[in-house]
Order: sequence, then C-alpha cells, then structure tokens
Amino acid sequence: MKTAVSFARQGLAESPAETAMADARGRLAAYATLAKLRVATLVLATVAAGFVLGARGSSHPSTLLLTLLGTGMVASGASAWNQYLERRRDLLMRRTAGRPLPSGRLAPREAALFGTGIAIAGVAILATATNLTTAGLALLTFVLYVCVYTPLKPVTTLNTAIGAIPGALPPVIGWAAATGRLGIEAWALFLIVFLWQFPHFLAIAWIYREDYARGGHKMLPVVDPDGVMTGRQAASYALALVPAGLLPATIGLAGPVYFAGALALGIFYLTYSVRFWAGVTDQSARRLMWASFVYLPAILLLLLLNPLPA
Ligand code: HEM
Ligand SMILES: CC(C)=CCC/C(C)=C/CC/C(C)=C/COP(=O)(O)OP(=O)(O)O
Repeated sequence: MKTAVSFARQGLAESPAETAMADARGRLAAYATLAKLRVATLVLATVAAGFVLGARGSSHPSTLLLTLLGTGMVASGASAWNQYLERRRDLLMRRTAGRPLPSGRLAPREAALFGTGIAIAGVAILATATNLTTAGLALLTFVLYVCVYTPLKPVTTLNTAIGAIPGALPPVIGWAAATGRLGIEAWALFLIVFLWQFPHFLAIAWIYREDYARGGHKMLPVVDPDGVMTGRQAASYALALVPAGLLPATIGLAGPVYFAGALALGIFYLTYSVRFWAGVTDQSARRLMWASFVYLPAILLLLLLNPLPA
C-alpha cells in the first residue's frame, strides 16, 4: 500500500487519504464561513446577557447552554439563507466574492439544505429545552432577517432600520428562555442593541459604499455620496443610546457600577460617532467600526458584572 511518504517520494503532493482529509477540512471551513461564526459569537453574547439577567442569580447552566446552542443554530441557518439569496450580488462585491457560494466552494443547494436543517433543529432544541415563546421569537428573528431584511437590501435604504429589529431580538430570546415571558427589562436590552447597530453598520456601509453600489444594495452611503445624512444618523442614534444604555440601572436590572460604566461607554461611542459626523472619511468610519466592537461586548460585560437581585 502506498503511504504518504511514498507518495511524497514520487513527487506527488498528497495521498488519496490526505486529499480527502484536506477536502473535508475545506468543506468544514466553508460551512463555518457560511454560518458567520464571528457575528454569531457576539449575537450569542447578547443572548447570554438576556438569559443571565432574566434568571436573576439562579443558575440553570444546562438550559443556558441549550439556549445558546439552539439560537446559534438558528442564527447560522439564517446566515446560510442570507448568503443563498445574495449569492449573485455577493459575486459582484469584493468583500463577499470569496464567500463559499460565489466562489463555488459550496453549491447553492448545499447552503439551502444546511440553512434549513440547522435552523429547524435549532428551533426544535429551543422548543424542547426552553419554551414556545423562545422558539417562536427565534423563528420570528429568522423570518425577519431572511424574508424581510435580505430582500429589502436592494430596494430601500430603510432596509437597515428593519434589519436592526432581528439584530436586537437575541437578548429578548435569552430573557424569554430564562423567564418564559417578555418583560420591560427584555425590551430595554432590545433597545440598546437596536440603537447600537446604526453607528455600527453606517460606518461599515460607508467603508464599503463602492462595493455595496456594485452589488446593487441601497445602503444609505450609496445614495449619500458626501456622507452628510450618514454621519448625522450615526451621531443621532449614538446620542439616543446614551440614555437608553442607562435604562437597565433605572429599572432595577443593574447597579451603580453598571450605571457609571454605561455612561462612560455611551459617551465613548458618541464621541466616535460625532467625529465620524464631523468628518465622514474612511478613517473616521474605521475608528467608529472599531468603537462599535468595543461598546457592545463591554456593556454586556458590565451588565453581567453588576446585576441586581429581583
Ligand atoms: C442591520 C444590522 C447589521 C448590519 C447591516 C451589519 C453589517 C455588518 C457587516 C457588513 C459586517 C462586515 C464588516 C467587514 O467585513 O469588515 C459586520 C461585521 C460584524 N458585525 Fe454587524 N451588522 C449588523 C448587525 C450586527 C449585530 C446585531 C451583531 C451582533 C450582535 C453584529 C456583529 C458583528 C460582528 C461581530 C462583526 C465582525 C465579524 C466579522 O467581520 O466577521 N452585527 N456587520
Ligand atoms: C436567531 C437569529 C436568526 C439571529 C440572527 C441575528 C441577526 C439578524 C444578526 C444580524 C447580523 C448581521 C451581520 C447583519 C448583516 O447582515 P448582512 O446580510 O447585511 O451582511 P453581509 O453583507 O455581510 O451579508
């Protein structure tokens, strides 16, 4: 039998077994890209915050894990379906042309099958391990993202305001999983993530405005070449986020350490948003994008560090 060494001696790069392994690894990596694992990780951090705050100090580690697993699967399925629907436009954009579908690493049918299977399994896990409110919310999030936001991207600049709704539902999913209901506290978390997204994606959409135009997507910077509206909107939503970020402390969900930290973070994010507004450039946009990646994990951490008992 030919070993890897003998194949190498003959000048062949890989044995059939090694080729099969490399293929399998390549396909696994393609599915991981399809699932947008980095975005899913931050989404799951918002789910975890909602769950832990809803549980109010009582520990349910296995329910938390199953909630994260189920929601992560639904989010991955949604990302796969988003890429299935956008495969032709993704090919036109530099940022997305290398994705598994436009680059041909996966067939469209494979992405659709994966997206459907993993999302259904995720909803089933949530329905069995938590409650029907949680499973229903996850399904609603999927539908809003895949069936409403995604088709609206080439149609109207309002697409992102609509996309921000499913983007902000994950902490509500976590809260519902822990409590079985929807409370004002869950909507406070929703509001924070909802408002946070505007500076986040407006900065990104500015950086990639030419790419979005090539792909035919109506993101605000595509129709706002001097960036006046883009900058103003980013700053306005960041301003609204300052008081919204304090809500958890005013409704008895988090304590004074949270209050002080959330105020500092709100001012931090507002500063980068106002700088972006004052000079809409790729550099100020990149700095604002970076600030968005600091703000959300930091405020979630503060919530978890300083929760208040019921
Ligand atoms: C309408 C809402 C949103 C839009 C349009 C949007 C858009 C984007 C885009 C285009 C990127 C890629 C940037 C790049 O390649 O340089 C990105 C990155 C990212 N987004 Fe968002 N986003 C939204 C909401 C969210 C939400 C709700 C979360 C999580 C809670 C999130 C987390 C992330 C993370 C972690 C990254 C960096 C990961 C990576 O580059 O792979 N985003 N976003
Ligand atoms: C449970 C569940 C379904 C969770 C999903 C949460 C959700 C909707 C997150 C939105 C995150 C995101 C990257 C939006 C941008 O999508 P895009 O399609 O505009 O980004 P792209 O241009 O990179 O494809």
